[in-house]
Amino acid sequence: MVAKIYTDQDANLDKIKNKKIAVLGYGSQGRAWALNLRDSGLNVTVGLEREGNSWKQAEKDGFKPVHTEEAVKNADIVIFLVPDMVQRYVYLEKVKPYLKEGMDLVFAHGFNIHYRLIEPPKNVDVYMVAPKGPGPTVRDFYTKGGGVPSLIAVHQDYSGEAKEKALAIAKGIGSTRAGVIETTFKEETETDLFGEQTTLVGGVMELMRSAFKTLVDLGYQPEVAYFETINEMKMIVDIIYDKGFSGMLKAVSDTAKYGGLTSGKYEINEDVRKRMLEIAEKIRSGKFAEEWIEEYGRGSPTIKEGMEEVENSLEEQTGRRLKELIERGKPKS
Ligand SMILES: NC(=O)C1=CN([C@@H]2O[C@H](COP(=O)(O)OP(=O)(O)OC[C@H]3O[C@@H](n4cnc5c(N)ncnc54)[C@H](O)[C@@H]3O)[C@@H](O)[C@H]2O)C=CC1
Ligand SMILES: CC(=O)[C@](C)(O)C(=O)O
Ligand SMILES: [Mg+2]
Ligand SMILES: [Mg+2]
Repeated sequence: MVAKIYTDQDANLDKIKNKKIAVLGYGSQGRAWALNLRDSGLNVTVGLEREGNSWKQAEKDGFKPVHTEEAVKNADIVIFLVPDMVQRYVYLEKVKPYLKEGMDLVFAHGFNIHYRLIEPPKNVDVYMVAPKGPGPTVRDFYTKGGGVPSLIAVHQDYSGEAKEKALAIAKGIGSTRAGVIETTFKEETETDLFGEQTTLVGGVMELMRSAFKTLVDLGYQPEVAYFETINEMKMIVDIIYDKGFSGMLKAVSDTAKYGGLTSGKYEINEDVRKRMLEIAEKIRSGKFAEEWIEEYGRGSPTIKEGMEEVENSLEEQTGRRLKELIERGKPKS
């Protein structure tokens, strides 16, 4: 079956026009959602834990942020845009005590509901609008008249209107300008984690780093390796984004076509797919969630070490050295 695609005419902002929306968190997604929803004419309050950097940024953007409980007490719709590992605490300490019948709890990713870290009472709506793109892009596309596609899902429909409201939020952040597809919390959570681990974040980065290291270990200049295995990736991905794989294949030389079509399959083989399946199983069984919660509980040492290793790597040093050159070459309009 082909998925139904919802666009602007399938979504009605009136469903949430008179509701008070609390956006909790002002980071990557929080800032984008708060600004887009406000620009779409909706009533947005930013709720934050502390008067720190996010608070200052929200004020700079013309919001009057309030503390989380205050935002929640006055809200009809509460949107969780604090980090996944913080949502359970925020729910238990700052949302649950002030829950009112008929309130809406909205998520941008299904993690906390799917893995049962948050278990809301029966008399509220629980739904999701999950942008399939980074927060700054959600804002950038919206201001330029476009939108990043989103998935919507309904976990609990107390009002009977949860799906309409999810579509309205999706419209408010610009997603229906592109298109929105309905999913479940389970499907969104598992595919989102799989995507960021195997491809978007983990896979692409390590593929590029492995190719870079192979060339440098063979004695080639790091700058040449950087241009080849890291910098040019954007240009190739941009063509895939516009014209698909076949469009990309048409844009490269026949030599690259032949080499790519043969060596690509040799490199990314059955063994790699077996590992992808293992990663999917770890996500589906809940083992990855367990491991991540444990890591977070220990102060995220693996993230700290990993970030440091990346920042100090030869490829990053080379990238920093080439930064000026790369900036000079960027299109000017
Ligand atoms: N980053 C992205 O582009 C995407 C994120 N999502 C989802 O959106 C939700 C929000 O994620 P991000 O925007 O990445 O979060 P983030 O890490 O950028 O934002 C954090 C916000 O929460 C606040 N915060 C951080 N630590 C806190 C703590 N201990 N207690 C209270 N507040 C704290 C920060 O001050 C900031 O305002 C998550 O559910 C994530 O999975 C979904 C799609 C893409
Ligand atoms: C940006 C996005 O969609 C990710 C990779 O899933 C995330 O930041 O969690
Ligand atoms: Mg994600
Ligand atoms: Mg994602």
